[in-house]
Amino acid sequence: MIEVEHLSKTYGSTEAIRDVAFRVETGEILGFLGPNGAGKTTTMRILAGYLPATSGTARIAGYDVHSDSMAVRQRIGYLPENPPLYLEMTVEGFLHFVGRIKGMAAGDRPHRVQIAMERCGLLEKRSVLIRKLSKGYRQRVGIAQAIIHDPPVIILDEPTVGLDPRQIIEVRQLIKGLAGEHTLILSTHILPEVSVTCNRVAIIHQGQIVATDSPQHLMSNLGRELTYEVEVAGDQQRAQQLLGQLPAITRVEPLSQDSQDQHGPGRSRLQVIAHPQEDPGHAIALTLVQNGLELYELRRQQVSLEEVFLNLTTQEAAPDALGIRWLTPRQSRVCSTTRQPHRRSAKEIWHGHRLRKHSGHLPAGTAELFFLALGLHRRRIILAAGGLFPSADLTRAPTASLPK
Ligand SMILES: Nc1ncnc2c1ncn2[C@@H]1O[C@H](COP(=O)(O)OP(=O)(O)OP(=O)(O)O)[C@@H](O)[C@H]1O
Repeated sequence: MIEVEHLSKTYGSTEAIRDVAFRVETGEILGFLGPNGAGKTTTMRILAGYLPATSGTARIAGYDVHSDSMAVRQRIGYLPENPPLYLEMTVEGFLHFVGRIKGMAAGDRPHRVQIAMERCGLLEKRSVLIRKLSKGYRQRVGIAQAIIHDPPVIILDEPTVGLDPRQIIEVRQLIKGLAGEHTLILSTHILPEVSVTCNRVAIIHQGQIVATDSPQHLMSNLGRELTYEVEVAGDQQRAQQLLGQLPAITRVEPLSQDSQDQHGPGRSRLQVIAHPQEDPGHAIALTLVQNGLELYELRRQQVSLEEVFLNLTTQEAAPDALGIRWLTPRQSRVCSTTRQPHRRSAKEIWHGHRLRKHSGHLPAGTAELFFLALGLHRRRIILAAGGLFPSADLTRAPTASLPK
């Protein structure tokens, strides 16, 4: 339904996107995921026919977005990052107005306006002035105007930005409800948005697509390693040696003494690292049991989409990253002992970017100080920051804590 090939866009000397290519099949929801400035809005605007590409092609339902732009506009609904709404109109009045300027027949409009309001949960607000609506309801009006003419393709640019957690859930449900009948592409810099809402994800970084797959496949294929936690009773060194001989396994390490002590005498816990494409869970269990060791627990630790995203998008930024220079010597030590020394600081960069974007004009260093303080007074700081930056998505901030 959407086919993009070799798409590039240059603004003066800035190359916003380069050689972007992806497809979205009918009925799919594709999440277009990337950090700030990655080129998401540029791509969405080209697809919606609002911006010409410098080179390459994009087709929607077989029509070229540039040369057949009228045919394309009839077949798409577009929610820009900041939807243009007429604040002095009522919800219903505005939707009728949009129907008229989109060229819908007068006889079709009342029916389609009714359906759009129903689907977007706007019936009870139909007579309210848009000026009086909350941000979440305004976003619903933005989505309603995008679907008013029942387009087969819907393009949503950052549809949940600036919403509170409850509104985010509601808008995500609304988006999921549109799938199937419609083909959707939504851009976002919020990872949970993709795993919760989308069948497929395209990750864009510095203007280029670095991965396209289902969230599940990305997690299993692009995770650098697959890790198991094993609890066995018996000779720990023997267990280590036996597992280390399995072809899929790269190394076996005993877990820390703290972790061992919680699990009774005679038992030990091991961390088993395997190649990401292999799944040797069965072989691990069989090897231990056949060699007379008692297996108490075998748990696979899935690589998160967040880790995949960071692996793909932070290589260059990591060494002199935000955060690392703000860590205390102890915290730096902890960072440098992880397998990917800058992974933790990369998380902080990611959240720092988001803070900057949402607060608009944070002075330099504020995000870093935020994360340093977060490590010390996590709960209090999150609450305070939530009040200061109501549009920032801090719901995941606790996962970005500094090393203890
Ligand atoms: N009109 C413009 N003129 C010059 N440069 C631009 C213009 N619009 C975007 N850019 C640049 O193109 C690059 C991609 O911007 P774009 O807005 O597409 O990114 P994005 O992924 O949507 O970012 P965000 O999540 O912050 O909105 C950035 O470097 C940006 O500064």
